[in-house]
Amino acid sequence: MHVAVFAFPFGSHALSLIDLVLKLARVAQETRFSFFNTEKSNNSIFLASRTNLPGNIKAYNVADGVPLNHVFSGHPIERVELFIKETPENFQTALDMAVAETGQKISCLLTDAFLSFAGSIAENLSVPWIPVWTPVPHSLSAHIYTDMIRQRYANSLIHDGSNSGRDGNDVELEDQTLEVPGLSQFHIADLPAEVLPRDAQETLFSCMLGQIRHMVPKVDTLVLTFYQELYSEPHLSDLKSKFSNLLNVGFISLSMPPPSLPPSTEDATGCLSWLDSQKAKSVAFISFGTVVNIPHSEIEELAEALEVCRIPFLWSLRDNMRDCLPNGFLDRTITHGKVVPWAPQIQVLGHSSIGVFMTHCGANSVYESIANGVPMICRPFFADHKLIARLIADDWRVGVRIDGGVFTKTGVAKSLDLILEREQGRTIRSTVQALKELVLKASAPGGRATQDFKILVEKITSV
Ligand SMILES: O=c1ccn([C@@H]2O[C@H](COP(=O)(O)OP(=O)(O)O[C@H]3O[C@H](CO)[C@@H](O)[C@H](O)[C@H]3O)[C@@H](O)[C@H]2O)c(=O)[nH]1
Repeated sequence: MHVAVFAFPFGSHALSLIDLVLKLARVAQETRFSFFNTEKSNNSIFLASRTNLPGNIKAYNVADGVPLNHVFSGHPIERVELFIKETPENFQTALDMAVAETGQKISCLLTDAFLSFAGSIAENLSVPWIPVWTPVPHSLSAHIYTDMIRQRYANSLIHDGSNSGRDGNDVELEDQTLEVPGLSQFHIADLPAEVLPRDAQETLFSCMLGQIRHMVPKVDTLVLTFYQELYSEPHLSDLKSKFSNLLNVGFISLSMPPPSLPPSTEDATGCLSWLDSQKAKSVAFISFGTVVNIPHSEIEELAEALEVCRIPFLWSLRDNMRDCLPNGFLDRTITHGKVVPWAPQIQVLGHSSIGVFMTHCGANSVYESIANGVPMICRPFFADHKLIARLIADDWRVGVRIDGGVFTKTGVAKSLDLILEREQGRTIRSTVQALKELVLKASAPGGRATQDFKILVEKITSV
């Protein structure tokens, strides 16, 4: 068997996919996995210390669409747009090369579900297409029901006598819950921008995401790095009614030994030894994933709160944002704080000294926090972050949203006090511990996530 894997090379998508492929390749040793991704992303996920890569995985570079001598404008999704412009030809070219090089036809396409063009490639090759959805399944449903959501939103605008799309009435409208199968706990304001475009700005990226809903009739098996146990019943039933094999294989980082991935496993910045010297459940860990740029004013507010509260903190802050810290902050907090450009997050969250995680609500960060039973303080920014923050605060009840939606000195202090000192914080901690036990059980031998993973292995090895 020769499985072609197509990665979406932005955010932590490719990382989630390679972790799944690593786990598959270790079990399906007779199957060849060709991993197609841009050179830049391949370089970062196949760093030198992934020494024990199974021999049945090989990475191939696909063109990233960036013209020679291109000068970037600084627009946050410029790279994404250039890459999408280059698809699907870049993947097709690399795929042909891999087939020629190995002399082995493709037997199955396992791809990031964002890359919906893979459906046509699989059809042309007459092989199954198995998309993998790495964000939370709730954002998948929001994409599946985009037409219904837009229609209802438009009707509500008419009903409210508003046609501007962005006036006083909209504030209330945004607070309305979604009357959409499986998503009734969410509010309109939680939706990713491309589902309900408020300023009607179409990009290649939003068009690509707009295609996701068309995969429903074409796909038989869908893989999610999620747990059956974490859905609400109506949501799970609704998705199961759409895909005959809905495989919830669990958080990959939990069900396998930590991938041999620097920098996540290397402690170059000394975080773990610093944590060793802190009291149990006392430290606030702060990290905002790989894409978010926090507004400078919020970095200042957050820093001021950390300085005043004197709560021990470990802050993963990219070097280009360090200049936004108040003057002298690092010196004044040296006794109780540590700021690093990158932390071994999975191990940090697993450390007994961590009391709370301040997060942007990226899916992987949240999965890692749940897997380690750590309560969260949420400051969602874009994409699926607000959906996830709603799940954390109102559904799973394993954290709180930051007061007022943005970091302010008083809001940060209040949330830290609530989680670390108050009764409500203790309740949240025991709830997240219970959730941790639930996912550990599902990932153990015989657990539901383990069973779904086995089905996936059978599917790709027997096509
Ligand atoms: O100092 C750090 C900071 C981050 N990480 C790792 O980086 C990953 C970050 O992933 P995630 O929390 O998902 O954040 P993003 O990279 O920002 O996530 C993108 O991809 C996610 C999954 O599709 C989406 O939920 C988000 O909206 C999108 O921004 C996690 O595995 C972290 O452990 C570290 O190891 N060390």
